[in-house]
Order: sequence, then structure tokens, then C-alpha cells
Amino acid sequence: MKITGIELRRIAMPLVTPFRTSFGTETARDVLLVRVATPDAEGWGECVAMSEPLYSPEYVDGAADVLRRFLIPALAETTDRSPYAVNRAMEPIKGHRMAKAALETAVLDARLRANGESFASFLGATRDRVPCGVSIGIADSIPHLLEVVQGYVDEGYVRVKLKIEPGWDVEPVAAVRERFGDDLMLQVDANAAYTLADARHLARLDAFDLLLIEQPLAEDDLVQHAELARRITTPVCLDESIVSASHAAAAISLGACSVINIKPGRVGGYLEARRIHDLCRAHGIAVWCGGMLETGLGRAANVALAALPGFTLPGDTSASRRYFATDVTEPFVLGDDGCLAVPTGPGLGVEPVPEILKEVTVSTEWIPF
Ligand SMILES: O=C(O)CCC(=O)N[C@@H](C(=O)O)c1ccccc1
Repeated sequence: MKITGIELRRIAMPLVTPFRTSFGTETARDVLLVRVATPDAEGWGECVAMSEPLYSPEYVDGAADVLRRFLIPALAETTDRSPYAVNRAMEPIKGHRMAKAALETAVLDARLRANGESFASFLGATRDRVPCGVSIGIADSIPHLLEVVQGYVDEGYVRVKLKIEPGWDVEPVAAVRERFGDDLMLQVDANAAYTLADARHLARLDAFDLLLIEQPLAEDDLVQHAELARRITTPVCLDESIVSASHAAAAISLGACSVINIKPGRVGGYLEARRIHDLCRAHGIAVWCGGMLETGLGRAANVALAALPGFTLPGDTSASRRYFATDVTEPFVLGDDGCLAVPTGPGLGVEPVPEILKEVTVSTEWIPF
């Protein structure tokens, strides 16, 4: 597969409502898209880095820079376009996993579209629909939170994730459990807002039969997560801490988690995401697909990944309307069964709608090969 050039495209995607987490509030996504052009097909990759390095060290301007100056030139030096060769070409560059994931995905998408194979088939999906959870930000009051949860439950989401932080944790969880009963699949996400000194306080969440508590402690501390896991009964799930299959192996062997949130952008791409899936499956560790407020492009790839057999918990693969009034692709719409259909077309199975893409585009940059 010959690449004729690569386009870096920045699009501005306003969010339907502000999304507040323990590390900040998002009101719009400044998204970097990577388009790989070949004579037979074009491929798309979405970089999930946020505008500022608050979730992880990466940020969107930095991702564009490392792609332009290092990752794309490294790719241009090889002629082997197999997905593994793309990974190998980028290997010497340290870190920048979200940037790498976007480029790997775009090359893979172009290749699969040319070969007529879907992302789901390539990854080894075993389902054609995936049950969807929804992530709910920190609200300004408990009554408002309950209203928001009611809305998403009415839409049919099968699992609710509540963002928590010190001062907004036990009370909102108790109120949701009280209002929606014990059958609602409920979990919380702290985005590393606590320390081990909060263990006794976090143990108060054990009363609410949560599916898991996501990333309670700092992303670089597996040992403290293992100690916390011994002091609470709610299963610990890691997100920010798991940036590779070797990190997942270390976390599992240390007992730092019993569930892992797999985000392909965070771990450097869908191939590494599948490796983590396979490793966790071998260890009986449940995984689910996390989200980074992706447009329909990244969402399509995530839904395909979430259809692999080890994804036994509903992910943050919500419908497009959860975040965007108008998605850049045909919208992902939640079915009456609370599921999204796995795209079946070649590659991602979706593409940007040209007039919408034009409207949301802030800048484009063409890098010829
Ligand atoms: O549904 C989604 O795409 C968002 C899910 C979600 O809560 N993402 C969180 C997270 O920490 O997992 C996040 C939000 C914003 C930025 C980074 C991460």
C-alpha cells in the first residue's frame, strides 16, 4: 500500500453540555484528525489528546508537532505498511501514545478499506452490537445530577458512571442508588483525585454495590492501588495507569486492579489495546472500552474494539448525541436495547460527512510522501 501523503486536520467540536471531571471542565473538543491518502483508499485516525495536558502528559498541539516532526517522517522511511511495521517504525520515538495511535489507526483504516475488511473483523470481534454505558460529569447539585441520570436511563443506557472527587462522592452515589435502586449498573471515576490516606473514606462507597471505582489514586502508583484494593471491597479499575500491555501485566501481578478500562489512544493504538484485552482475558480480568469524547470516527473504532469477547462490561461508548449536536460522521444512535451497532463496512465503516467536516474544520496541513 503506497501512501501519497498525510493530512493533519484540526476540527472544533462544541459539546452539548460542559463535561466536568476532577481535573477540569471541557466545553468543546479541539480534535486532531489524521488522514492517510493512498491511491486505493483513504484512512482516518482520531487523536484523543485533550487541549491541555490535564488527563495525561499529551496535548493536541504537542501531538500535531510530534506527528509532523517525528512520527510521520519515521513512517515515510519505511515501505512496509503492515500495522506491525507502522508500530515498529514509531518505536524509537518515546511516549506520545495518543499521537502514535492516531497514525497507526489511519494507516490501518486505509489498508482495511482497500482490502474490504471491517475493523471489527480485523480485531476479532465476536458481537455485532455492544451494550453502552454513559459517563456523567460532576454536577452542581444532587437534584441536577438525578435529573441528568434519569435522562440517560430513559435513553436506555445500561450502565451509569459518575465522576467523583473529594467533596463529591458518597452523597451523590447514595442519592443515585436511592433513586434508581440496586439494579442500576453503577460505577464511579475519580481520575486520580484521591490518595491512600482517603482509603477509609473511599471504603464508605462499598455500601453501594458499585461495579468498580476507576483510577482512585495517582496514575503512576500501582503499589498504592494494590494497598487500597486490600482496604476496600469495591473492585479497583485502572485507566490512566495502564499505558501498555506490560503495565497491565504489572498491575495484575501486583493486585493493583481487578478491572481495566482500555482506551486505544492511551495505550498507543488498537493493536496494543487488543494485546491488553488478550492478556486480561488470560488472567480473568474484565475489561471495558473507555472513551475520550471521540467523534464518530474514533467512536466507530472503539465500538469495534468493544465487540471483542473479553469486553464483558459496558463501556463509555455512548451515542454521538451524548456529546455532539452534530457529529462529523453519521451519528451513532443508541438502540432500544441500550446497544450500539458495530460498523460492518470496510475499515472504520464510517467516514466524515464532507459538508459537516468542512464546517467544523479549523485548519488542514498536507504532508506529501
Ligand atoms: O464517553 C466518553 O467518551 C467520555 C468518558 C469519560 O468519562 N472519559 C474521561 C475519563 O477519565 O475516562 C475523560 C474525560 C475527558 C478527558 C479525558 C478523559
